[in-house]
Amino acid sequence: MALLFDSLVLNVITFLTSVTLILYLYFTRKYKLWKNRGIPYIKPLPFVGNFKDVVLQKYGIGHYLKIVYDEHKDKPYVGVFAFHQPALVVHDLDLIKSVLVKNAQVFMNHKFTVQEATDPLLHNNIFTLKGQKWRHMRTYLSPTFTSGKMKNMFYLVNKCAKELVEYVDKTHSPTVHVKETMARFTTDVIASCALGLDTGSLQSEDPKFRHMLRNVFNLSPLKAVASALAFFSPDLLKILRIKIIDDNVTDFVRNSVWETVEYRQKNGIIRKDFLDMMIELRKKMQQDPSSGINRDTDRMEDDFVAQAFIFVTAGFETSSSTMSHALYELALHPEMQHRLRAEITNVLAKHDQCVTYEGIQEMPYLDMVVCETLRKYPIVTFLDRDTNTDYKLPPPNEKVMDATLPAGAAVYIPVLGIHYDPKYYPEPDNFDPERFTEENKKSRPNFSYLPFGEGPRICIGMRFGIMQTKTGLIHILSNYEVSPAKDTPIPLTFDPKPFLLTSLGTLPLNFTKIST
Ligand code: HEM
Repeated sequence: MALLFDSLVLNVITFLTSVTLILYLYFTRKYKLWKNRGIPYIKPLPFVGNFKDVVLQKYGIGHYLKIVYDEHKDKPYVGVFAFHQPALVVHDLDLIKSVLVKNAQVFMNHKFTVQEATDPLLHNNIFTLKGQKWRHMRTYLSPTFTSGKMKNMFYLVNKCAKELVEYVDKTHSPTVHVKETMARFTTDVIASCALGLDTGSLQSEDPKFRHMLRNVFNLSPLKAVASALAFFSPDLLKILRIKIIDDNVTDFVRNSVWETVEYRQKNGIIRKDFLDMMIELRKKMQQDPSSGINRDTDRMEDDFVAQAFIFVTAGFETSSSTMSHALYELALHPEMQHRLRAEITNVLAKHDQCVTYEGIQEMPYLDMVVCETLRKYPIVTFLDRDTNTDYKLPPPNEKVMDATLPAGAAVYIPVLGIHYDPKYYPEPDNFDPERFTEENKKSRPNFSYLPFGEGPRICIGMRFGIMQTKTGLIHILSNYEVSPAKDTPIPLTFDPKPFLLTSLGTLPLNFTKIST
């Protein structure tokens, strides 16, 4: 019996050792790549490569890339390993321009990849689509985001901003939790514009749709790892088959979109919002054999729903966090808040006390405040690209004349690192909207400001994001004086888990009604 037990233990040990050895060899097989090519690199650890602290959730990805940038910014780029995959962190602004714009055909795709079987709406949306499919979708969707279309939708955004003020009015406490409040505002805006839904997040105590979206972003540790793998090691995610978006969220979005489409078609309703435009696009896509879009009906329907899904997910938290960060900085800098309110008051006086699309364009200081907010708090802290074909890099130093980036390597652009480089932004921890006067903007090199990315993959919803952020801020600041509350965290600290820059805990600020 003891002999049998010993042999069983021996077999288990042999098996585990072999598996560990195979995994070790698999994970480390490319670890010599940068060294062999003479490219400066950071020494990897087995299995995790250079991402130990990201896996242990000590830092978010953008913060980790900032550390790499800070330590190696004397080099134009540095090689790292995202688990077993080689990746290049690019520091040099000319090379960033080559990646994002000049040679965008080589770097057309995001590395981010999920499987259609596990996450259909994440797989089929424009952010994740690759190659020709992405190109077609981008061409189809771009006319949806022109300034004319923004102007048409402004009335929906403005309506929600008025409800935002009513909501704060009803909070019979001077302390407002701005993160949650701004998220309710942008949730209502985006649900209204992208899904045609009146979600009432600013009216209900316990809004269902807000809960649903919160689930998309409040990732469990397992889902946080899965979404990191989607960026850094999609092939590993494919093997592990972890779902990032819960089925109930996918079903809810699918059902909401189809119910609204049907209702509008039956009742001839036109709202000039994203959904209307997408209904038109869907007809065109169905008729266009060259669209590259799935022609099998069910899957094509998901192609359509997936775009509504990405508008909702990419469109609400990015803007609500930007609003929260702007209000936070304005609370800490009353002189800036005062100057901004004076600008808003003047422009509103010229427009019959109404917030208008045209009036917003007449507020340069508001623009400077929003730009500086996105400099100090870039919600998307890094950009990623995949390398389609081998790419010749400029030599990293005089000793290496021929450095080639291999096809399949990821390229990361450390936006947070660049936005905090004192070479471009002296005293980067200071909030200073003056950095964004026309003159100061011109004095900085191109590609040193990347909150919306750049090139053909630049954020398609940039105009909409800016419009909803500014509209909400105007309504709040013309009604309330904002100041730090007893529990306002100073400085802010950031949650290492989510992919988007998110401060830890709640963000309470005091709102004092301005008497008119
Ligand atoms: C303050 C608000 C926002 C910020 C900071 C932001 C930032 C970004 C960034 C950095 C990217 C990646 C760009 C690149 O890789 O070069 C992106 C892509 C994207 N954003 Fe935004 N975004 C915002 C608002 C919005 C809104 C309101 C929408 C939709 C209504 C939206 C939809 C998208 C989509 C669909 C993509 C993928 C585009 C593509 O790959 O072709 N974003 N965004």
